[in-house]
Amino acid sequence: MNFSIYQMDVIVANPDQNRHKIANWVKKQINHKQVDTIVLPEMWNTGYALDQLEELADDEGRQTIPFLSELAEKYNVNIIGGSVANRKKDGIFNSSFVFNRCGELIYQYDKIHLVPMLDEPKYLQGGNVKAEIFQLDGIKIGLIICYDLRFPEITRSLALQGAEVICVLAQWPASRKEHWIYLQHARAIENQCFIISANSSGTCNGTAFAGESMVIDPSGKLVTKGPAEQETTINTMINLNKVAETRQAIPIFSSRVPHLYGGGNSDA
Ligand SMILES: O=C(O)CCC(=O)C(=O)O
Repeated sequence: MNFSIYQMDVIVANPDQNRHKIANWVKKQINHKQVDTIVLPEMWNTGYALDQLEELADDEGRQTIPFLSELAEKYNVNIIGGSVANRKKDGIFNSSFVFNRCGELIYQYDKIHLVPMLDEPKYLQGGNVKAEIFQLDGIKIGLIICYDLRFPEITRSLALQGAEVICVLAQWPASRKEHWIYLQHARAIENQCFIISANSSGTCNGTAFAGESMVIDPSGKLVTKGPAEQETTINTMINLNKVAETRQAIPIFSSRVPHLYGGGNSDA
């Protein structure tokens, strides 16, 4: 599967311009390369304009869903749609939407873990539905959003459901770049799956984002990554055989003893 990752410099507090930017970028990718699946970063509609979300958030995905669905269908491409600030009846959530090549919405997820250091709990509601895997072109994929990366339980749960690829959609700050890098390697190694991340670049209200969106293989090896702090596109093709090979070479899923430390049954 060929992935095209948008390490996007999100325009703060301007959903219309960000949609325009994404539409142009998708068109450019499709015209130049064979792309199966597009991956976008976190909160690309508003950026981290948290104190303006009341005014700027989407409503029940009414702007985001048709926008991404039409792009997916028009260009016959899967879209892992990053996330957007999204108002529902219980408040504003950080919601991700996934579309297949026919433009069908096949999965949605609300970021579960809210970031205290950014005051997210003041402005956002945490998701209250379990993260599940979904399939695109027959590949089992899971996704998490930014701060979720710090909680190994959620990626382990996706791996136990059979995820071969876990996408990390983020606006991770440059000030904690080491954590961004090491945690992704750890999640790949411990779950023996590909990690594909889309981080943002640029700044918001004085916070610089880390960039360095990356692809890590199931053995923890870096396949490719973007530059720090600069908008870019990362194109990569992943070989899914690597997942089975790695799980066969070091069979951690059959070595687990979950009754001694918790955790679910394994489909991996
Ligand atoms: O955990 C971190 O250090 C950063 C998390 C974050 O920026 C986010 O979830 O948006």
